[in-house]
Amino acid sequence: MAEHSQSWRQYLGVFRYSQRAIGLVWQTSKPLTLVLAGATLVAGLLPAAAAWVGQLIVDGVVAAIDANAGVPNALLWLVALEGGIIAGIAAAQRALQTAQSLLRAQLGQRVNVMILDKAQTLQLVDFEDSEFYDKLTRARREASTRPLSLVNRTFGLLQNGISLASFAGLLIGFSPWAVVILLAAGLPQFFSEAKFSGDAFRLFRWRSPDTRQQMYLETVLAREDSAKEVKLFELGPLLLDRYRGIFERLYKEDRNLTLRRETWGFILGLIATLAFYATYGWIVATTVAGAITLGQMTMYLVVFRQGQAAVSASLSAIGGMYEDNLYLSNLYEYLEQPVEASTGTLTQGTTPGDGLRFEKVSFRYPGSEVDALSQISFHLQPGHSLALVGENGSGKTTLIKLLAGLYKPYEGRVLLDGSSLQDWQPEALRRRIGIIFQDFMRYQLPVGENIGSGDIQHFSDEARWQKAAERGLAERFIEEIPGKYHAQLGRWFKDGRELSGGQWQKIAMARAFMRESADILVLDEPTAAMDAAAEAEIFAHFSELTKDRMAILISHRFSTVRIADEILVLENGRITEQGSHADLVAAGGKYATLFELQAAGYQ
Ligand SMILES: Nc1ncnc2c1ncn2[C@@H]1O[C@H](COP(=O)(O)OP(=O)(O)OP(=O)(O)O)[C@@H](O)[C@H]1O
Repeated sequence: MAEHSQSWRQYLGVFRYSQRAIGLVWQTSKPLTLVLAGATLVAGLLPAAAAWVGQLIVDGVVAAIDANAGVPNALLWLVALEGGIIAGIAAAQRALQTAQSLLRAQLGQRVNVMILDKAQTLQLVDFEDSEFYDKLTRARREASTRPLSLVNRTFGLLQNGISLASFAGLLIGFSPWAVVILLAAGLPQFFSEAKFSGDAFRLFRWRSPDTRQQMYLETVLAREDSAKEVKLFELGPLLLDRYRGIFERLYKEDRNLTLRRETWGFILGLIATLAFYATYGWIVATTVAGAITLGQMTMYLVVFRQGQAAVSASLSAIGGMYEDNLYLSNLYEYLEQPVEASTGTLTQGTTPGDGLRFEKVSFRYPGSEVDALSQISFHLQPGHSLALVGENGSGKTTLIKLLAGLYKPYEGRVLLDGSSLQDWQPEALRRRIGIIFQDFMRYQLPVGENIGSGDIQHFSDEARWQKAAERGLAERFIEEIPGKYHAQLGRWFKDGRELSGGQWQKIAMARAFMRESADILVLDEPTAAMDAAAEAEIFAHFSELTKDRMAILISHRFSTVRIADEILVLENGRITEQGSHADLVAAGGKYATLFELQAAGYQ
């Protein structure tokens, strides 16, 4: 019993989103929501009025035949009135459809913006969490159409409810039992609909990892940046096979559900038909017995049939609302994903000019069993540079991510000017850092905006673009591109041009120099794709470029690393050696060995 009430509560609980959906639609467009409500009311009331007038017409015809005195004018007026009512129903339906399609567009946009807005507030960690990605995928896939569908169904239910009440008002004149039959005959179908809606939703939910994989395969198979490898490695057929495999599995589940749903719908629908014809017989018998007029018989039949349609429409609207609610729960689950709000307020550290300090910092990626960084300590003062050296996976980029505040250490502190990064206001902190990541973005935007994206406050400032480009050594090749800073980059859009790897890197370098106020410059493999001349030029000017700033440099090239004031050698997330190039070479440790190895390679 307790179990029963539990499942009912669960069942009703899912309707909790209806109110929010209506609120959302109301906020999206008040006038359109009002049109929707008004048209619903009109479309709900008019069918009963038409049935009522129909009865008057039939009775009028019978009376006129009996009187044998020609066609009375009143009868023709009634016919005209019924025509008018039918036209009114058509107008109300049109108004409903118009309001719905306008709302659909506006609401879709609104919900998508809500989803994307939320994405901006999330932490990097959230994006690396596959469960979270599933939530995002589910929210984006369906939820933008569901709020309107829920509102349409709510109004549809209202419309049918109004019709039904008016039909019942007429039908009760015949027999209250007819009203009971009308309502009861639809129930089995309703329960089956509700059950299958729930099944469909659970299927949808289980599937989101599959759906995400499908989306990923679509991207790999149809995007310009993967086309080269997919073609040369002949990955196409294999990936396409996987894509088909997923579809076929999903389709099989869908087909089974659809077949079960429709079969049960048909069987239970028969009950409704049976009820209709039983009542039909009853009404006919009553008419023949002379208890009701021919006009009344016509009216009751129309009312009963339309009433039945209204019952089944209402019940399937409720089933649909149940389904919409389940889908909306996805949207709100995503939108309500807790966001750890930053509590930092500092725009200045407690000891300005102290620079950057790592104090026994340890960090582990979520889901990982080993520390990516462990017990890292160093101090970098303004005007100094630091290089990070270490094998692949030793933790260099992770250290940068902590420094930029993208992740938080689980142990130890990162301090800027004497204050923990967590106490800094995130915007103030970001303004201090200019960064180029190893996997920097290649935005499908014009050259200038690609550079300008490094400092959103000066996004369109052409003079700054040029200055930054000059520092990033991008100026020379940009001058040769037709359209220069306004040339579109990438292949996605018309007249876009693709750059070489090194040219892109120069753009990224320029981007890092956009933040003129930034006094921490982080360069993660900044010259890996550049030619030797460009690299030499960058490093010849390195001290000038980083004057009065703190520079952090990651590179596998020792020729680059050696220019730094201090070098940290990382191994499995720990600092194993620390000092200037000369110190480390003299110490004869791992750094010295690797340096000699590389130097020998160049001879
Ligand atoms: N987002 C992530 N989630 C989980 N583990 C990660 C993530 N990024 C990196 N790691 C792991 O953390 C360790 C350190 O990676 P990191 O990227 O900092 O290395 P790196 O020194 O920059 O390497 P490389 O020289 O190849 O750029 C590696 O073992 C890597 O597998």
